[in-house]
Amino acid sequence: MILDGRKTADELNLVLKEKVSLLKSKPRLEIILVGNDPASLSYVKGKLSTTEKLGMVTNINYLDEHVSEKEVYDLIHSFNHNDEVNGILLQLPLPKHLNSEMLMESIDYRKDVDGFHTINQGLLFQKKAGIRPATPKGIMMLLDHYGIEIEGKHAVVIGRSQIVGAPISKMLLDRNATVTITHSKTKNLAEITKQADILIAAIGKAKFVTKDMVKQGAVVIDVGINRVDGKLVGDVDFNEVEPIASYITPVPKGVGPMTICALGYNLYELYLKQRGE
Ligand SMILES: NC(=O)C1=CN([C@@H]2O[C@H](COP(=O)(O)OP(=O)(O)OC[C@H]3O[C@@H](n4cnc5c(N)ncnc54)[C@H](OP(=O)(O)O)[C@@H]3O)[C@@H](O)[C@H]2O)C=CC1
Ligand SMILES: Nc1nc(=O)c2c([nH]1)NC[C@@H]1CN(c3ccc(C(=O)N[C@@H](CCC(=O)O)C(=O)O)cc3)C=[N+]21
Repeated sequence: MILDGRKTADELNLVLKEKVSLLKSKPRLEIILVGNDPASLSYVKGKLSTTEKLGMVTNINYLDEHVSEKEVYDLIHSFNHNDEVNGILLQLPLPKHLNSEMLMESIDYRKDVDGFHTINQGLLFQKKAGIRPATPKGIMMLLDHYGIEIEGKHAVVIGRSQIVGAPISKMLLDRNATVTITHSKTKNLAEITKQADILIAAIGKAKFVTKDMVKQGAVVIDVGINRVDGKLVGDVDFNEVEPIASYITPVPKGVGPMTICALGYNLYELYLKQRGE
């Protein structure tokens, strides 16, 4: 069965829209986009149209690819101190001359809609309330929407990035899955992934996961967004794996729309916290 991220996001967005309509003012997100990478641009535009539909405001700050680090820093600083701004998103990756770690950390963690800030990552790893990274949060929302059981299941995560692999592993662990984290130095990867009841692929390599790596009846979540000959392709070879999976996310219309949905929920949460509601 296909886990329809687009449809699920639409449904959850309706709920959020209702909540947002009850607020005294519109939550506002500032997106900082450096350079004109077409993939980033299309993704940012997607976010823009979704948040606007939900009754929230999104501004995109287009910066030249040669912008200085100080200019980006100053812009973030001004948003940190602007009470009208509820969320700040610095689109990654940044050009090499900019220190993304430093700039991410310069965002006030109370406006960190991505949940990438050290403080928010720390709150996650200490199991305390905080803003959760949007992609893992979106994946959890999708699993829950379809009533997929997590407790006691063996979840195998391919990838250990701060953005996806590490936080999704912790979130699954906190829901009582038994979690195995794998990466580029893992030996006998297929033997491990074949044991997964829930397999999360967050690698960044088109069609990396083939059917010989998947157990019959597994739940397969494909986080990958790869562009091959102008087409979007996931990290899972969908045609091969779909027949043996009990549930599988497609690309597009899988994890992507759920990420944007989770970002909307994060912005709403930030707004409430900032207003003391
Ligand atoms: N749908 C969405 O909303 C989002 C999608 N993405 C997509 O998800 C994918 C992953 O993103 P991200 O986590 O940021 O990527 P990173 O490049 O930061 O991390 C990739 C991970 O995959 C591991 N890896 C690489 N090659 C192999 C291999 N041969 N075998 C096993 N593991 C391997 C790496 O291991 P090691 O640590 O050893 O290097 C690393 O941990 C990308 O396609 C990205 O575009 C990302 C964010 C949001
Ligand atoms: N600070 C920051 N936060 C991010 O969350 C972030 C980021 N930087 N950099 C890039 C990655 C990637 N990412 C995607 C989210 C949604 C889709 C998405 O909705 N994709 C649609 C298709 C869109 C299309 O056709 O281009 C889909 O999968 O159906 C894609 C990619 C968020 N990221």
